[in-house]
Amino acid sequence: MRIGQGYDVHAFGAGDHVMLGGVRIAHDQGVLAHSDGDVVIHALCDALLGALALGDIGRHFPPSDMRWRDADSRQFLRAVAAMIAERGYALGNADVTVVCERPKIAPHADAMRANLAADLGCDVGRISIKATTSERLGFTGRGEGIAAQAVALLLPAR
Ligand SMILES: Nc1ccn([C@@H]2O[C@H](COP(=O)(O)O)[C@@H](O)[C@H]2O)c(=O)n1
Ligand SMILES: C[C@@]1(CO)OP(=O)(O)OP(=O)(O)OC[C@H]1O
Repeated sequence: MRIGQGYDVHAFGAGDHVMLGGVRIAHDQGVLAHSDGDVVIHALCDALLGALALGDIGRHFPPSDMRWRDADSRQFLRAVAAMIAERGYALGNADVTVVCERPKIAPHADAMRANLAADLGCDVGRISIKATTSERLGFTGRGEGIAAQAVALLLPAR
């Protein structure tokens, strides 16, 4: 059994949507990022890579690599899923918390869970998405950016 945790932040910038858990959410701002800036998937990838002691997302998909410019972050998660399977593990469960004042996450949580479960090849019941504001405190509270934290447990595949 192996456990990992991940954390990611992106600043808000010009735009009309954010990508979270592979779901496009209409918003009055976008995020500044090399890829699509999906903090849910980036934090989850880091949790899974951490559980495997394989470094972090930037090691596998460097921001200096133009292949990842505006990339759909779901491809990172599918690549990490392959690494998990190659090493003889399967996802036990994963739990992600999104921190932002806006947008509202709850109406989109089940769609995110379905995307993540599809990419990881697991039952949706193994994936949890939660959200909280930071009560207007700090950079998330001022609406300057969005953060996500994730934990993941890997189990031997059989
Ligand atoms: N961006 C967010 C933030 C919160 N929620 C939901 O609202 C609940 C209350 O948030 P508090 O920060 O006041 O505790 C929270 O439990 C979430 O269900 C959300 O959907 N999107
Ligand atoms: C996702 C990657 C891809 O180059 O870039 P960003 O979208 O900037 O995201 P971040 O979480 O800052 O860094 C990780 C990178 O792997």
